[in-house]
Amino acid sequence: MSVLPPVRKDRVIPQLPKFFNEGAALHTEDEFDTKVKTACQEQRTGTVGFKISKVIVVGDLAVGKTCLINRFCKDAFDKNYKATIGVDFEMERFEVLGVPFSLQLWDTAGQERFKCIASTYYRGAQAVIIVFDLTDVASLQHTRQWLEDAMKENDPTNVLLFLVGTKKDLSSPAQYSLIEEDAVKMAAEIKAEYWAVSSLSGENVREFFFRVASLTFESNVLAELEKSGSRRIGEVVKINSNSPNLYATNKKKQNCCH
Ligand SMILES: Nc1nc2c(ncn2[C@@H]2O[C@H](COP(=O)(O)OP(=O)(O)OP(=O)(O)O)[C@@H](O)[C@H]2O)c(=O)[nH]1
Ligand SMILES: [Mg+2]
Repeated sequence: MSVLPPVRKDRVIPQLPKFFNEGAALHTEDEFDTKVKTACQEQRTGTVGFKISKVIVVGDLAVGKTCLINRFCKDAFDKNYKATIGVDFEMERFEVLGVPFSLQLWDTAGQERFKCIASTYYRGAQAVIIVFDLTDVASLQHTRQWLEDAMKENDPTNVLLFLVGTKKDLSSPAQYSLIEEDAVKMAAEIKAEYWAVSSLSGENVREFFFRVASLTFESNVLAELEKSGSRRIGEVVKINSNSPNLYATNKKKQNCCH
């Protein structure tokens, strides 16, 4: 029988980490949702503690996706560029509000010739991290296309989006505030949470991934509570469909499969 080692002390999240920019946050609450806190205290988090949530990291070539993941997962930084070929992944185990929670971080290739392989791994993501280089405005403009590609494989209503500017160490405060303005606008437009980080110095890297883990955990627990709520005996089961004719909807779905 294999027993997992305890979660590392520096992966324990006892409270909701703060957003980076109030104007571009997924939410601005100070604490986890009360329902989530109560469920964790009462150990009513269902299967969340056994689940592995998939997170994909996309963006132009050489913007710093691999370095971002390596800084967090291995506390390492390589100044030499080695293109990711296809995909790579890292597992990270956390403990959020006392509940174990795992993220599978998928590092994808930004180079056009590898994009086709990488995109086959986009499916089933619970969070999408779109990365751009704070010193390269074109990479920010391209984030819209990366989002579109990632969403072809995912259900937009179930995915948390993050927009991350890297290489903060390379831009002067004046340059930074210029691009930040555009990045915050973009984040608001695509409903993503904005962060600016440096994998070289490590600035904001841990804070960012803690926020990703926490918000993904929170949405998982809320979904689990909703599911168990609708299963309760005696309660009316709410069926989420816009169609007044459920039979027709089902039939349509069946036809799609053939
Ligand atoms: N100064 C500085 N350089 C960085 C930072 N992050 C990445 N780099 C450099 O940028 C280059 C590209 O980084 P990668 O992480 O390999 O880029 P990538 O987005 O994974 O590229 P692909 O795998 O081709 O898509 C490397 O030379 C890194 O050393 C940072 O925060 N600061
Ligand atoms: Mg890479």
